[in-house]
Amino acid sequence: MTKLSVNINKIATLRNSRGGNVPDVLKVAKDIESFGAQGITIHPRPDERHIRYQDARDLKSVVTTEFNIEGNPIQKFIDLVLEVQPTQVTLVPDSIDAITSNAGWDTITHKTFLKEVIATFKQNGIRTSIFVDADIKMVEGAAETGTDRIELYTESYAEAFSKGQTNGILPFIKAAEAATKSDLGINAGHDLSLENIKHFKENIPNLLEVSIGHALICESLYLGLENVVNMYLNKLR
Ligand SMILES: CC(=O)[C@@H](O)[C@H](O)COP(=O)(O)O
Ligand SMILES: NCC(=O)COP(=O)(O)O
Repeated sequence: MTKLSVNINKIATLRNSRGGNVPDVLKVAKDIESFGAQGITIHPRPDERHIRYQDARDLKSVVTTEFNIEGNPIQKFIDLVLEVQPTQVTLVPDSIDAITSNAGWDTITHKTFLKEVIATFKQNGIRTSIFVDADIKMVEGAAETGTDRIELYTESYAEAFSKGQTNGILPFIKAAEAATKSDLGINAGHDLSLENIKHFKENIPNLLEVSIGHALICESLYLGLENVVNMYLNKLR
């Protein structure tokens, strides 16, 4: 079964735009879970442009499904995750000023660092995942860090799919096969959408979780949040 983890960063973007608490991030998270999503994902960035560090603390007592916190493991982020104790932490190598996540880890160059960070989180009972490109060498490098899972960075797949190039899935099939061979769990995310999710799901073996945010929130503007969550769940069956 592939779990849907809804990334609520953009709910926080809307809330922050007016300075109050509308929409209420905690209420939306609870509602998304009641609609059937199996997880909530957040990505508190150092500039707190959307999800704030306090949101992570507040969501801990609200989220009853799987709670996934994504981010670059700077010390402030590591401290937050150890304090909040989510179900899963996903390490993402994005720079502070990046408009969004735009690369997977070089798990070979950063192996020593990643091993240390992964060990810290695992010692605290937090499941770990590393954001990687669909590159067999990076997947094999991830396995050497001791991580529980990888998250396949799916922007290149989504871009190819939007141009009608369904062969964009091929590197992801190979990467997923390499992950399974290395006993790594497989997550995926970034730019997945109602348009491209079914093709991805049908072709990627052992896909445990997809985390979807930007497209899902945008689609919900027209189709409604409960309806869109259920549309994703139906496509993931
Ligand atoms: C790693 C990734 O692709 C997403 O988790 C990320 O959260 C998107 O960040 P923004 O919502 O800031 O674009
Ligand atoms: N890890 C991917 C994620 O959480 C959401 O990415 P996106 O759907 O907002 O591109």
